Amino acid sequence: MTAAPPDHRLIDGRKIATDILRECKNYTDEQHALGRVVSICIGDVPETEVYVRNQARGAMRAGLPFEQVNWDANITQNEAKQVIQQMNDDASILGMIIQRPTPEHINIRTLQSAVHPLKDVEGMNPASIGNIVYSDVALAPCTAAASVELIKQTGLKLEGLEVVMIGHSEIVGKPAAMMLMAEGATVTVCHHLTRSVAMHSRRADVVVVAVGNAGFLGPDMIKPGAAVIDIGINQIQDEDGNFEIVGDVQTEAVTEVAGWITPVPGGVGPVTVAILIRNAIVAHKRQIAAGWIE
Ligand SMILES: NC(=O)C1=CN([C@@H]2O[C@H](COP(=O)(O)OP(=O)(O)OC[C@H]3O[C@@H](n4cnc5c(N)ncnc54)[C@H](OP(=O)(O)O)[C@@H]3O)[C@@H](O)[C@H]2O)C=CC1
Ligand SMILES: Nc1nc(=O)c2c([nH]1)NC[C@@H]1CN(c3ccc(C(=O)N[C@@H](CCC(=O)O)C(=O)O)cc3)C=[N+]21
Repeated sequence: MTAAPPDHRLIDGRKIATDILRECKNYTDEQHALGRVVSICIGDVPETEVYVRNQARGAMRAGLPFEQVNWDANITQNEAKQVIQQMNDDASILGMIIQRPTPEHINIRTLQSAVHPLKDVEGMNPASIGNIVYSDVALAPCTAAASVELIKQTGLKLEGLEVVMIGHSEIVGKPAAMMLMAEGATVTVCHHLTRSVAMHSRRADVVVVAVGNAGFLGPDMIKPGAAVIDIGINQIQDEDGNFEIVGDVQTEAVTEVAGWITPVPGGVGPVTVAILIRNAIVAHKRQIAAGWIE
């Protein structure tokens, strides 16, 4: 049996990630000593397992030292902040990322603020996020940056493009909307109080979905030929009891109507990981420019 021809409507996130990681590798090959990226999990957080595993793989492919650390769920806010401050002063550490979600008693915003902006490889320090408002997007939250990257891959011109962003979290929806505006798109942001999401999404040239609800976006919610960027990562159980990862989009049905669509897995996820690594390279360059390292 011959293999089915590739579906050109599917945007291949793995290929885009490979290209980004290759560029990063070209950079790391030129460096004689690089600090490590430290990926922090607080407590036992099953949602982050796949992400952290793929961060380690991505870092390895890019030739970037990487360390995963797991802090006890009972660590106090103050202890966590102190360790982050020590990491800021540790020259062997290039940057840090703190996985979400964190335990109830942890104020994640305060912890993100404690990460020095030059070590903020996830772009989640309020200062980094603030820079996006000024259209300075070199160190932006990884998933938001990944969705912009994926839209660019369609070849659509972002200037004047009608984009509907569904979801307005601080880590995905809001920064993605800002970054799309910086690219010249006309952006509509929908959330759970939006009266009719479908009324907005049906008008859009591009629909970006980050809701966290499997099968949320159906084929009747988009304009024929639109591009659909599926950010959702939802773990569901199939009829045989096996776990699988699906997005927020009814991928099969929407593919029939869409001009382009990102699959899950193999879409936004791998690009998010690659952007994290690219952010680490940006941080390295900024640390050199600041005279921190030679
Ligand atoms: N691929 C990747 O790299 C990443 C994937 N994710 C995935 O993306 C998804 C979203 O993550 P995140 O942004 O952190 O999640 P949050 O739960 O923080 O945000 C979800 C957003 O969806 C909105 N929403 C909920 N229900 C509806 C509805 N019925 N109609 C319209 N909007 C709705 C919420 O609005 P409101 O606040 O008003 O309730 C909220 O803004 C998850 O599946 C997550 O796993 C997240 C990060 C990275
Ligand atoms: N501070 C913080 N930032 C985040 O960006 C963040 C977070 N916390 N917590 C958890 C969620 C989830 N998330 C994923 C990113 C990539 C994949 C990923 O690589 N997915 C592969 C899965 C492939 C496989 O199964 O191995 C894919 O979609 O193809 C998954 C999940 C980031 N998140």
